[in-house]
Amino acid sequence: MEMDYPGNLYVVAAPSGAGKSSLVKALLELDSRLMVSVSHTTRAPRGQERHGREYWFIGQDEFRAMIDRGDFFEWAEVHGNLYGTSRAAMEARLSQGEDVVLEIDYQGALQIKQIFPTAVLIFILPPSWDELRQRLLRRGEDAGEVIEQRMVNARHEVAQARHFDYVVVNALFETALFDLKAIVHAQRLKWAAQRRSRSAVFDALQLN
Ligand SMILES: Nc1nc2c(ncn2[C@@H]2O[C@H](COP(=O)(O)OP(=O)(O)O)[C@@H](O)[C@H]2O)c(=O)[nH]1
Ligand SMILES: Nc1ncnc2c1ncn2[C@@H]1O[C@H](COP(=O)(O)OP(=O)(O)O)[C@@H](O)[C@H]1O
Repeated sequence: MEMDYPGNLYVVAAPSGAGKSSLVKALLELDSRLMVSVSHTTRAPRGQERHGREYWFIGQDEFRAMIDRGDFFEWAEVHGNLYGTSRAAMEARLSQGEDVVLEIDYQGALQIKQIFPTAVLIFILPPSWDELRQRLLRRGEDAGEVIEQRMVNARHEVAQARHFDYVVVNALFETALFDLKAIVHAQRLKWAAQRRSRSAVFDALQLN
């Protein structure tokens, strides 16, 4: 089943610690037309995380019940926990013409591309394996063995970047943010031009 909405969908994936959450947060601050979709997860909340802000934190049973009801567009097991994108909020936003960003893993991203062929898939790469480990350590949120599992998984995840529309290397934060902004801007212009509407192009450029 393919879906077509007036809003645009961006999917950002990365190995844990590459800087995806920080980059998406900064991108949203620069662009009031982007909204991030809050996923459901069975992972325990980290220190500063709040229910309904970073994630909807739910139990395994509740998650399985949501799967059975068909509440998720996509879901996947990542680093031993379950994560999923619920239909309700995302569909409402896209149908109102708002742009939505999904911060999900590569398995979810590839599922989304099947449902929304126009979704733009962006993969964030760290500049090196060493730097990836440093960032996970510096973030200070995960236990040693969790970090090592994430480093092992990162090898496999990075190999999936070839299925994505764009790859952004997050070496210097501001440069990577600029690249993301350029991708979003270029896509808006492309979509507006495809709709063959002069006002749509002006709207995408935020001109009067
Ligand atoms: N498939 C899927 N993956 C998700 C979803 N939400 C988060 N993830 C991914 O799950 C992975 C682990 O996320 P998290 O526990 O927040 O750790 P972090 O990536 O180290 O910040 C990341 O790759 C997320 O992008 C979702 O709704 N669906
Ligand atoms: N370009 C960068 N240079 C140095 N540190 C960064 C950069 N981007 C992000 N970080 C830091 O790396 C850590 C992991 O970033 P985070 O956004 O949590 O990653 P992810 O969401 O991909 O797991 C955080 O402490 C963040 O502040």
